[in-house]
Amino acid sequence: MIKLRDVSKRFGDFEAIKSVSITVGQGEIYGIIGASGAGKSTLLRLMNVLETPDSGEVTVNAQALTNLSGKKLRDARKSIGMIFQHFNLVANKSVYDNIAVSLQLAGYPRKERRRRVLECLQFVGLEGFMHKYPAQLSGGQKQRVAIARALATNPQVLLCDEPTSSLDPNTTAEVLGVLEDVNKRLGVTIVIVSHEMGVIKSLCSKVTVMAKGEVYETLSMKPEGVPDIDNNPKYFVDQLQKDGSRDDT
Ligand SMILES: Nc1ncnc2c1ncn2[C@@H]1O[C@H](COP(=O)(O)OP(=O)(O)OP(=O)(O)O)[C@@H](O)[C@H]1O
Repeated sequence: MIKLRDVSKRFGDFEAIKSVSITVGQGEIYGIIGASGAGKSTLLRLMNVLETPDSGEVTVNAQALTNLSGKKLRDARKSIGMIFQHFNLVANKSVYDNIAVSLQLAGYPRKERRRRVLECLQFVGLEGFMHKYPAQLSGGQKQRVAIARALATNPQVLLCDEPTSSLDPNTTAEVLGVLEDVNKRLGVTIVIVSHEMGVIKSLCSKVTVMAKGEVYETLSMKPEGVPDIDNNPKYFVDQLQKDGSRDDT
């Protein structure tokens, strides 16, 4: 589904990505992990050519994005959704409008837009939230709106840049559950960049470890599954005590 062949990217004198080749299979959840500065986000942004490679080829869904420009590139990008660590919602637009705008840009007629926004909000479990504004939402809810927005144009690929790094463990599990659904129920191929080992291990069947702009190793894995969510305060107390705290009350 996604093929990077000998892709390199420099920022000035700095070689951020050095001749990287990777293949993401259709329907896979593919992880990219590594130390800060290893080149994970740059590699992800090369997959939808948000960063243009200096050399090498990027192919998504059998289309060489590196050979496209203008309208052809914009059309090809419609099959690739993206979500970010800080959600990137538009603060002065409602949840409904945040999602509808991406449909408008993609040329969906107004009537069709409404049906699709509601469908996507339902998918992420936020059907009652369309009139709210981003500031009225929790971090997990914001990320679910961002996922709904990314799904609105029916992409075949979802690129996730540190999707849970601003979230607490339970909210992380909630968002990972939505991503698992996106993959299993909609068949969307997912690439996740994360520095959180637990996130990568829970969902990914293939993982590339990046180091200094190069592929250090690529491993096949059995995903461990999304951990159960427990918002009971006793869970927090139990976890604290398990880690050796004293009860001083
Ligand atoms: N637009 C840019 N201009 C200059 N240097 C950049 C740019 N984008 C990234 N870099 C540099 O390229 C290297 C790789 O950055 P990248 O963000 O891909 O790393 P990362 O592995 O995702 O790190 P982190 O986990 O800290 O986000 C870093 O040294 C970074 O400073």
